[in-house]
Amino acid sequence: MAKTKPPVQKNQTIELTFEDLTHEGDGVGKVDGYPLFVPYGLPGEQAQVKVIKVKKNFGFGKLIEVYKASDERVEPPCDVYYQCGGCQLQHMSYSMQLEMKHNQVKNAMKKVAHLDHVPVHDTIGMDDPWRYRNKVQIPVGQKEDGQLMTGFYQKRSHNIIDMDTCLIQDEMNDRMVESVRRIASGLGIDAYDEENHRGVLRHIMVRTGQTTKDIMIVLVTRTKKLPQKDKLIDEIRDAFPNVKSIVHNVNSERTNVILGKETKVLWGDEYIYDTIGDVKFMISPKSFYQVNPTQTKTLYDQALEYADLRGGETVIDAYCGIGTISLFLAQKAKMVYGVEIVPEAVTDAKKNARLNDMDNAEFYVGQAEELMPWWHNQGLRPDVIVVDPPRKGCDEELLKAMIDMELERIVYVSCNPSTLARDLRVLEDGGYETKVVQPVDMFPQTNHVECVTWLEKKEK
Ligand SMILES: C[S@@+](CC[C@H](N)C(=O)[O-])C[C@H]1O[C@@H](n2cnc3c(N)ncnc32)[C@H](O)[C@@H]1O
Repeated sequence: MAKTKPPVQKNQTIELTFEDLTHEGDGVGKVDGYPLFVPYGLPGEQAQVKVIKVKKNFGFGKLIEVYKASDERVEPPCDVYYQCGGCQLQHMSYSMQLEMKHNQVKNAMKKVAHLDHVPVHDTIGMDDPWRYRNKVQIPVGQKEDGQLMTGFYQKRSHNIIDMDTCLIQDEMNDRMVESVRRIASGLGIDAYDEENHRGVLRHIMVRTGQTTKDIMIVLVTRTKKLPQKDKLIDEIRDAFPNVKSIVHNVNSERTNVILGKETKVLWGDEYIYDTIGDVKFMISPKSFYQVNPTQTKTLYDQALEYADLRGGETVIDAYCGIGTISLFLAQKAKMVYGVEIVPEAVTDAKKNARLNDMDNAEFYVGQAEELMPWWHNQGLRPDVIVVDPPRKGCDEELLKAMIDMELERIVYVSCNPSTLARDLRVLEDGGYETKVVQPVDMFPQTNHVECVTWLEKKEK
């Protein structure tokens, strides 16, 4: 129990033993019962810590020196790991990362959903947990000598860390960023200066198709005009003949949002392609497409297994994006209805259905929470519903509609264990039983975890 006056003071240096981890991956140690959260501390370790923030019931510290290191501590392979905000777990062995994610889901089931008995399987990890990302969006800055630099922002700031490689990116993305930066630098194109809202090149974005090796480059500028456009295109094409698409996106706003409204193809195709299993997808600059294609296949296979389709079922895929899960399900179902709020994504989903000659998948623009009750009133009786909501979880109205529909099965794909657990509690109270939760590591080296959950209607 925390005392009224915290037992530590700001700037004090103390010795601390870590007992646990937060779900962000920070070490937790206690001084007279008062918890201190310290990034990069691991359970079992003894360390010197500087107290940097003191609140009434908990505080934050900075790791100064580890006296006794955990066997799970590893040397982070990335040179800028401790400055960059992108990864949080590189100092932890991969087996510990998987265990931490499993515990995070188990805790959420216990504390938020009050489902202590529900089996939470071990996290499915990757054989090689590096170089998995198929998309990079990297800010561009300018060095004092005028040359361009690219790198992610330093933690809690907008200072760009000058870096040549990001070890969770596909190697091709790294090489493309490096080349485009060099070419743009050589042509005298200025970087965007965020503070004064001047300059040109804001971000370089690269998307790759894992199976097709297609490459899309998106140059995001503040200005409508892209200086040296033709030379830039020629030099990129000369350097990388397998580039399929070069796109210009204009973002003139003072904003943290990367892509602006205006997108124009400068050269090549509007789309690149990729496949997940046997299904082919077209991906445009703005499409939501999972960033780890290897684990996406694992995730979708699991969703398909839990959906237990035999060929005669009607399925709804709520929050369907560009139809990725829907088309995966359509391989085994009689009919799939997808609903998605972003009109462009629905257009892509329809194109993806045609691309795969699938005429048993239909897509609708709308809010899942509005369309679902409407479908129910219209007499649509799905056998299975798959939901894959954003981090905030399912809308209350959607949960209510699923309860009213008395479905045989629900498959819940989630990127946030807390909101998943909150929604499972509602569904449990509404007549469903959570059978199993399967965590999948879609984002190794970071503290994010994805889950697939299978629910069934309770016997009355
Ligand atoms: C986590 S993504 C899942 C996309 C897709 N299932 C996939 O795996 O690629 C969530 C999607 O839900 C959409 N969305 C957000 N709120 C929504 C709502 N109220 N109704 C329908 N779709 C929504 C987002 O635009 C996004 O495409």
